[in-house]
Amino acid sequence: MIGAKFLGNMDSRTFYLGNVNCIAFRGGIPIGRTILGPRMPGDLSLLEKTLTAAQRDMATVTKKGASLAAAPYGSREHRTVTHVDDRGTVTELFDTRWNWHPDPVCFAYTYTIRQGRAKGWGLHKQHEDRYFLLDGRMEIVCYDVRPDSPTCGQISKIVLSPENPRIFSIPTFVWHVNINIGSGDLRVINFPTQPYDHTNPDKYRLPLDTDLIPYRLDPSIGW
Ligand SMILES: Cc1cn([C@H]2C[C@H](O)[C@@H](COP(=O)(O)OP(=O)(O)O[C@H]3O[C@@H](C)C(=O)[C@@H](O)[C@H]3O)O2)c(=O)[nH]c1=O
Repeated sequence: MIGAKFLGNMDSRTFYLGNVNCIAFRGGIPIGRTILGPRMPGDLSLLEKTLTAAQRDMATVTKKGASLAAAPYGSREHRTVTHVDDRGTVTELFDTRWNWHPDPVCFAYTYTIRQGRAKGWGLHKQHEDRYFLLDGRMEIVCYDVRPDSPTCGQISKIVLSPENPRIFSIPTFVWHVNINIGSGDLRVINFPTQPYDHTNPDKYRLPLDTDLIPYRLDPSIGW
């Protein structure tokens, strides 16, 4: 080690600073090599170098814990609570008294998505989806194409998970894809704002790899 000198013990490690390189020791055993060298005038310290390159976090939640991530304009949510006792749990799914959405419950169904699979891109012209995740984890990617919407042209990503029980609505004319990001099948209950029209479904589709939506998805994971 050229020009090494003993810097003293730090955190039970022993550093030797060399003109060419520094080998860190722990208890006299070499544990790593780093190039430190003597600090020249104008040299930035490691602290200055790393902090100069670092990016500071932006605000992401309000003081009450609500996400600041932009969801499609007009989407709504109501967070609920999972009550736990020694027998199991209770989680309320929908209550018109919450006043979270102007439309009452008129129809409901549940759907599943297998692990690693996705459903979408889908869009509805006449009804909103109102999802409540029952099992698993789901990422909803939305693409707003409403010309008058403040979030027109925006991609939004919303994650539904058991840790954050809530009902979440997707406005009409917003393309969305539901992706299973969990480690098993997911299950969602949907309370759409209109009953399903079996003869003329209010459902429009684009392939997962469409160029019309600025979000890349592997088309093999679903439709
Ligand atoms: C939605 C729905 C489908 N079906 C039938 C139609 C079809 O044969 C079969 C599967 O329907 P779908 O392919 O529309 O199911 P799916 O693709 O799972 O539809 C869901 O996809 C996600 C992305 C959404 O956005 C939801 O609103 C819903 O459209 O189930 C009903 O009988 N009732 C219903 O309410």
